Amino acid sequence: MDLRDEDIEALGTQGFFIRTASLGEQQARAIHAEAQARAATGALRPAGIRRGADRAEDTAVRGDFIEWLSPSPGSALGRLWEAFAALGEALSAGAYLGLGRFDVQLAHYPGGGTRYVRHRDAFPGQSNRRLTAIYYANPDWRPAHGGQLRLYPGAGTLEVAPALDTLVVFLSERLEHEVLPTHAPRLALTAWYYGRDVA
Ligand SMILES: O=C(O)CCC(=O)C(=O)O
Ligand SMILES: [Fe+2]
Repeated sequence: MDLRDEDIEALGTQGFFIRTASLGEQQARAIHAEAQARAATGALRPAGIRRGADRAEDTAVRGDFIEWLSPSPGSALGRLWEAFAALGEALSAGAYLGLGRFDVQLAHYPGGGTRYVRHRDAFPGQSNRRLTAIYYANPDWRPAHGGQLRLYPGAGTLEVAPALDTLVVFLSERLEHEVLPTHAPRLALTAWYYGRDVA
C-alpha cells in the first residue's frame, strides 16, 4: 500500500481517497478466507450504536456483526495489520496527520438488507478518531448485491463498491458516509487511527 502524492492531495482537498488493487489478488483472497472463517465461527457480535453506558443495538441503524482484532503475525490478517501500520506512518509523514495507535475491526453484514445509516466516525473537537481506513474482502461482489459505501464529500455523493482489495481512506471527523442495504454477505476490515496525543 504505497502512498502516492495524489492520495495525500485528495485527502486534503476532498477528505478521502480510494485505492483498488491495493494489496494484490493473492493477499486479498487470503485475507478474505481468514475473515470469512472468523465470521463462520460465530465469534462476531452484533455491533452496538453509541458507546459505554448508552450502548444499544438497533439493526435499523446498523446491522453488522463485529470483532476487534489483535495483531496475528504470520497470517494474512496479520499482514493486513502491518499494511495498516505502514499506511498510518506514511500518512503521518506525508500528510502531517500525527497519527498514533489504531484499532482494527472485522465487520460482517449478513445480507438481507442490513445497512449502516449515514454517520460520521468522529466529531470535530473530540480528540478521538482521526482517520478511517476500510479494506474490503468480497471476491464476488456484484452491483445487485448492494452494500456500497456511499460518501457525502460535500456536493453530491459517491458510491464505492465493497469489492475485493479495495481500500477507502478518509478523515473520520470530516466525511459522512453510509453502508447501503446489502443483499449478500459483506466483509470489511476497518482501521481507526487516533491522534498521537491520545493514550
Ligand atoms: O463497512 C463500511 O463500508 C463502513 C462501515 C462504517 O461506516 C463503520 O463501521 O463506521
Ligand atoms: Fe463509519
